[in-house]
Order: sequence, then structure tokens, then C-alpha cells
Amino acid sequence: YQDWRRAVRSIHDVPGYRHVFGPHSFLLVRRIRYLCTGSFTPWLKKHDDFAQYDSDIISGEITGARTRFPKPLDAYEGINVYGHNIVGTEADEWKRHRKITAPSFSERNNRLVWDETIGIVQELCEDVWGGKDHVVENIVDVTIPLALFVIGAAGFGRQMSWKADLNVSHGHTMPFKDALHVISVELWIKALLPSWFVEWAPIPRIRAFRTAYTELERYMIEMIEERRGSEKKEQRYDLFTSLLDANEEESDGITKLSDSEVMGNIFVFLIAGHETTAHTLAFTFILLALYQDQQEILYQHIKSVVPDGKLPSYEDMGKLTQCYAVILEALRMYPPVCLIPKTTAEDTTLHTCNMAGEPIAIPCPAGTGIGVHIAGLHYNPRYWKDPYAFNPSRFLEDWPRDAFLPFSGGARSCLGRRFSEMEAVAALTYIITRYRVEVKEEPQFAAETFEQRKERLLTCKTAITLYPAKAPLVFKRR
Ligand code: HEM
Repeated sequence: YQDWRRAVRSIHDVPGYRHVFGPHSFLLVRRIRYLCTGSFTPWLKKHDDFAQYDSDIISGEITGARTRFPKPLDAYEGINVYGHNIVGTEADEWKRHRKITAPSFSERNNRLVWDETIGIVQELCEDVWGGKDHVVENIVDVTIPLALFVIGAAGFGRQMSWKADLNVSHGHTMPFKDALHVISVELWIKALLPSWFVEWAPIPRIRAFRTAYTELERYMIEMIEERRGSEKKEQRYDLFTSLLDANEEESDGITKLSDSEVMGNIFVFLIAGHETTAHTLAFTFILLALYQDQQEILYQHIKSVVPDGKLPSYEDMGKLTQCYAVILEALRMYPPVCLIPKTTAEDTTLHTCNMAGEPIAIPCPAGTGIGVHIAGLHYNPRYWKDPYAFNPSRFLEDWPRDAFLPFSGGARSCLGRRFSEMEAVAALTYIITRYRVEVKEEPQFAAETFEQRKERLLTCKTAITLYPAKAPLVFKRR
């Protein structure tokens, strides 16, 4: 209570609304006046709250000072379900995880991501879709397995096929992809409910979570055992290899990872490494289906870089500037992570300004919860002209780096950024060369306007990350 009184006193004249529960109370999704900010509100409001209270956003100051603004670890408890890992730790423990895992995100791994992605989309287009037109009832039904197969192959050396791995693997009761999906959507169950309740509750949703939890654990143990028992000792460039090496020996004075830490990191690589990219690709396809003129620009650009009939190569990546710009614009408009939680390690003052540029000082006592408001930043008209317009070419000019934080920033920025960029550009290049993406025509929506259609397809939901609720698209063979 004393802390609360102190916090209220300290912010007495700072512009903004006052609620008892902040945006991190993620069971309270919608805003209720005086009671809760609502965890989904930062996305729904984007920059509007800042405009209303005439205040700008400070982000670089927070992401750039890791020790002054650490992660609030209690908010990350859920991510440590299988063991401590790089995402759910702080200070020296985090440094150790980062030191061990960072080198595996190498140039060689990027190349592997590219090649594996091309192979996976090629199998999708030619074998699964048979080179013919294909209707997708919900675009995430394609992008989720696609991203999962890429992280499986380039992250864990686990080859998965569109046909085989959609079924239950031998000895399991749930397919790998379903187990991972249930855990990523329902992680709050483990984080918020008491263990005895989760173990016991005869509620179907919790029962499904229990099955998924045990199944995923078994899949991960199998992956470790399979790799350890593998005869082949050739050099590998997937992420898994470095985790297992770090489990076996101490190097450069860094204490080795325990078995549970290996599991913890496998889990976060799987979660962080597939949903985010899958949803980015899904939003990209929806935007291109809506904005056919932009799709045509992209198609012509790809044709000018990749000769007819050739597969796009890793060396083409640097030349595929329009493709990269489309991905960045999708990430600006639909950042998978809309709010990044931080806290203050000591009493401090944040410095920002109003929209006229006049300074505002915000006192923050130690332990204050802070949210780096990515959606607010990405829709701030001070940095982005006409922020609601889908305009990839803004990323072909000089653009404001500090106002673009889909991957966070500073020391705790995303380790997999290049991994996901390689994957997204390779997949988009291959598919757009061969298919034109359109919105599926349905009789019940025949009379809708462009704006209504846009709203229908781009309605979002959020679990760990932001995703499109339901977007039916058609891929038409060129
Ligand atoms: C579009 C794709 C992606 C987006 C938007 C994204 C976004 C982010 C964000 C916002 C953070 C900071 C989270 C926080 O502070 O709590 C983060 C951290 C991280 N991401 Fe990503 N990510 C993406 C893809 C990936 C991929 C493909 C991988 C791995 C294969 C990955 C691995 C990580 C890891 C390991 C961290 C923790 C870094 C640290 O704390 O030192 N991410 N990512």
C-alpha cells in the first residue's frame, strides 16, 4: 500500500489515465474505466492514448539501459515452464544464456535458414498444392506449419514434411505441432493457476493443456536423445547443436547448461522462433491480397532480381529490397509483440515530451512497471507519415530506426531477427513468384466495401503474440 501511495504521489501531474490494474494484468483484456487498462488496449488504441494526453513515447532510453530497466521476472514466470532460459532470466543468469546461445545465430545458420525455407515452400507449392490454385480458409493454417518446419530444420536439424508431420508421431497421442500450439496459446494456465489444480482439474481445456505439456516434454527429450545417440559427428549449423555442446562441456569459463536449462531454451526457441515469424508472414499475405497494386510492384521487383525459373538464392537476399521492405512494413503495422514489459531497478525519472516537443519529466520509483508501447511507437505520426497506410516504400528511403522496435532494442533485442528475416524474405519471394494472392470471394461478403473487407481480414487476437483472427485467402497459380 505504501509503495502504491508513493507511486500515485510521484506521478501526480503526469498526463494519462488512472487505473488500478495496468496492461500486464493479462486476464483483464479490455479497458474498464478506473479498474484496468486492459492487456489488449495498447494494440486497439495504438497511438490514440498518447495523442489524447498529448504525450510522446520514450523507448530508446528504456531498451538502451538494461540494468536500469530490467525485465519484471514475475511476468515471465510462464516462459520458464520447462526450465530457465534466455528469455525468462535477468542479470548474470541471462548473460550466461546469451553468451552460450548467441554464437549459433551465425551467418552459416542464416544460410541454412534460407535453404531450408526454400525447400519447405517448394514442397508446399509443388507437392501439396500440386502447382494449382489453392484456397486457404485461414492463412495461419499455412504460415504456422511453415514456420514450425523451418525452426524444426534450421533450429533443430529435425526434418519435417507437410504430409508426415501433420499426423501423430509414433508413440504419441498428439502431433508435435498441436502440442506446441496448445502450449503457446494456453501458457497462462501454467503461469497463473496452482500446480495441484492444473494436475487435477477435470476441465477439457486444462486436460488438453496437460496432455500437450507432457507430449511436448516427451518430444523435446526424444530430440535430445536422438541427437546424442546420432552416429554422425559432422559439423552442424543449427541452433540445437550449440545448446547440446553447452550442456556437455564448460568453455571459456562459462558454466555449462543444466539439462533443464537446455529444455528451457529449446522451448523458447520453438515458441519465439515460429509464432512471431508465422504471424508476420500471415499479415504480409493478407496485406498483399488487399493491396494488389503493392503485390504487383513486389512481383515485378522479384522478377528483376531472380531470373525466370531459378530458385532464389541466399546471395539474392541483399538485392530483394522491396521484399524486405514489405516485411518491415507488415512488422510496423502488425508488430507480433505490442508491449514489452520492463521495470525500474532504482528511483529514476523518465524524460519525454508532448507532441509540440516540450519536455515532460515522469518520476518512477524503484519497482515501477513500464510497458514499451510498440504499437504506439509504430503509429506515431511524428515518425511515420500517414501511419495507417500500407506503404512498404517508406522502408526504401531513410527511415527512423529508433521508432521501429518490433524486435525490441538494446542488449535484450531479439536474437533471432536475422533468422526470421531470412525465412520471411525467402518464403515470400518463392511464393509470390509462383502465385498471386487474393482474398477469397464469399457470397455473404459480396456487398462489403474495401474498408469493411480490410477490417474483417485484419481483425486481430492475441495469445503470446498478435495474430489475424481469420483470413481466408486464395493462392492463384501465375
Ligand atoms: C518476426 C519475428 C520475430 C519477432 C517480431 C521477434 C520479437 C522479439 C522481441 C520483441 C523480443 C524481446 C522480448 C522481451 O524483451 O521480452 C525478442 C527476443 C528474443 N527472440 Fe525474437 N522475434 C522474432 C523471431 C525470433 C526467432 C525466429 C527466434 C529464434 C529462432 C527468436 C529468438 C529470440 C530470443 C532468443 C529472444 C531473447 C533475447 C534476449 O533476451 O536476450 N526470435 N524477440
